[in-house]
Amino acid sequence: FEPITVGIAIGAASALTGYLSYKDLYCRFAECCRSERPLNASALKQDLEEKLFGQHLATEVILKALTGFKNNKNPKKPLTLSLHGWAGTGKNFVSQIVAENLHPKGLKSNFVHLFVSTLHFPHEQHIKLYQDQLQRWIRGNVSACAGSVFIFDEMDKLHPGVIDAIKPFLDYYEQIDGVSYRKAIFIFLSNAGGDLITKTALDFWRAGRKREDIQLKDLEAVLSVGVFNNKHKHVRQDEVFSEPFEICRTPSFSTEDTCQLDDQLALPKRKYSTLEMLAFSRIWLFLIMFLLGNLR
Ligand SMILES: Nc1ncnc2c1ncn2[C@@H]1O[C@H](COP(=O)(O)OP(=O)(O)OP(=O)(O)O)[C@@H](O)[C@H]1O
Repeated sequence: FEPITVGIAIGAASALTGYLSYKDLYCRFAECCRSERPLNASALKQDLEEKLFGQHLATEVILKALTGFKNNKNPKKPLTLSLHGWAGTGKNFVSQIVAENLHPKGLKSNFVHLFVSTLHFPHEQHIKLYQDQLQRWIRGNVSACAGSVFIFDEMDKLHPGVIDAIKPFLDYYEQIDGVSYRKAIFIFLSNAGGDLITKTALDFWRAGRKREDIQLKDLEAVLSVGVFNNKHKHVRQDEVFSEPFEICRTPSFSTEDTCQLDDQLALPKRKYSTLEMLAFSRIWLFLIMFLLGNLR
């Protein structure tokens, strides 16, 4: 062996080992992004099954979407999930579970960003400022961590102008100004359409069918008419998600449950029996999931 070549090889090998162990060591004490780390699907499944009450469809769909997305080394789009339901039905809770399974520190992670419409974007006259700040925030954070997670709560109260600022990041672009958004995850939470799901769930109950019998297709027509084509809503979600999408909704209520009636519940204007009211007051109304990524 030639001494110089051997020397260079040994040098390169030790530099690489040093770098790797330094990174390992660093990540023991500081949070690292690790976008490429595969998702622990069984841990997510266990979390959803044990913590999320009665969400058979949500559990199934979230698992499928996330594992498909994370196993895809070259997604064509970021993953976009949209969860709908009444207040207190578990949308933030699910987002938290998802976030923790992607970044162990969950909502406290530097790579998970939660926006609340009424808190972060309250003033209509500042839309331009919000658009600019939000775009810079997303760009900066995805540059730092490709697998960043962005959660937008109260989407139904979000000004369409702010939604316009998010739209470009959800599309098929390979890069925008040198940054790829394809590994990012956007989660939208909204109360829109809750009443329609309640009604569908109630119809099932009246027909003597179990809530677990409700399938994704049962709500598709109702939702597409009621939510996506509702021109009177502040935010028309079909404007955001104009691509073909897969809709999933997950009524998660078990009839054995004895949840209290929520005053805010806007049930259809008909007199219901106490049993009906109790049974449907806290239904986790539905989950709509838009799989904009290249999922299998
Ligand atoms: N399906 C559920 N399974 C288990 N716990 C739930 C469920 N739904 C709600 N909870 C509990 O209720 C709390 C409040 O729910 P959460 O904040 O997630 O509701 P939300 O749908 O996001 O409400 P909002 O529309 O007001 O933001 C959760 O932190 C959780 O403890």
